[in-house]
Amino acid sequence: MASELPTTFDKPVHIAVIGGTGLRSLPGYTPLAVLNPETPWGFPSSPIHILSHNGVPIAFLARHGVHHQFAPHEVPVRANIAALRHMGVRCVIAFSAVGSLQEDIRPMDFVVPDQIIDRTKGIRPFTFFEGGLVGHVGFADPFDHKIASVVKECASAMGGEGSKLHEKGLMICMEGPQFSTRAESNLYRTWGGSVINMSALPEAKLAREAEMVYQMICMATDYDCWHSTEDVDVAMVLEYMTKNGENAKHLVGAVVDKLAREEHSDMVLGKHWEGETAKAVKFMTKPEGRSPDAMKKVEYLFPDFWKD
Ligand SMILES: CSC[C@H]1O[C@H](OP(=O)(O)O)[C@H](O)[C@@H]1O
Ligand SMILES: Nc1ncnc2[nH]cnc12
Repeated sequence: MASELPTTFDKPVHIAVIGGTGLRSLPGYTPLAVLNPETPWGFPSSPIHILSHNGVPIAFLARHGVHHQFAPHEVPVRANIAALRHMGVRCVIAFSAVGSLQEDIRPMDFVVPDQIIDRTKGIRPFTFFEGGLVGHVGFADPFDHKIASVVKECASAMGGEGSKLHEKGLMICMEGPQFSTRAESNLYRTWGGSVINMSALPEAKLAREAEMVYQMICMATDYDCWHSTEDVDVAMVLEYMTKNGENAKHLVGAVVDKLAREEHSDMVLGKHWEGETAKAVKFMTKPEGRSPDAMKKVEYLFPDFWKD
């Protein structure tokens, strides 16, 4: 029972899994602790479960809350990313239930996207740097190709009847919570879209600002509304997510086993992103213009940020 678990954990946790629709827990892993830290941006969407996989601790967070009570635009994404970063996480594997925009991406297939088009509507808080501090981090490649390679190497762990892992794809992240119109769905297909969801952004942007290695793994649940089959609805998504859950669990196990290897230690610690945010922020707002409150919030993410 979660309530009997320790509420603190004093060993480093570098890897996190964010579960989305239909993936509110990771059964089969040994629970070690459950944490609920308050961040300068509020509480995360769910308590963070520390689980052990073959001796490696991983953090698990349910994006939409324990009861799926947060709509995509209500998810406290800044608190989620900040809480994970603050506890030592540098490497995030984020799962998402997605609609397929391509015939060959069938429900139950997985996709490791490499690009995103932002179709959110500017109503979600999307940066850590505001209110007296400006930062512009690079986002040309929204996902991390290093961890993407590891995920692809683990494709055989999925083992589900005929489900395939597609090694790249263009994700459309829409606003929601309503699904797309048929015209929108067809438009995204002309753009070359592979899959569509409502949750990749601002999660991927905030993870980049926090210098974290971030890769989303998409699990197809439907053909949205462009296909000759039935239009997407919630029942369809949940039915396929029940089937996708097993594959997700196997894939996580294989990915964490690989990440635990010595050869990946720098990548898991996000060494290749270190210092990028400092460059993006410190060169912008001159010291005289910086708000003490905004500076303090940044220290929650990067304790030594202002030391030099
Ligand atoms: C219930 S379908 C729409 C919902 O499903 C996806 O959630 P997540 O990405 O968290 O798995 C999609 O993004 C929408 O939030
Ligand atoms: N068709 C769809 N559109 C947006 N998000 C989704 N998540 C699952 N299916 C989806």
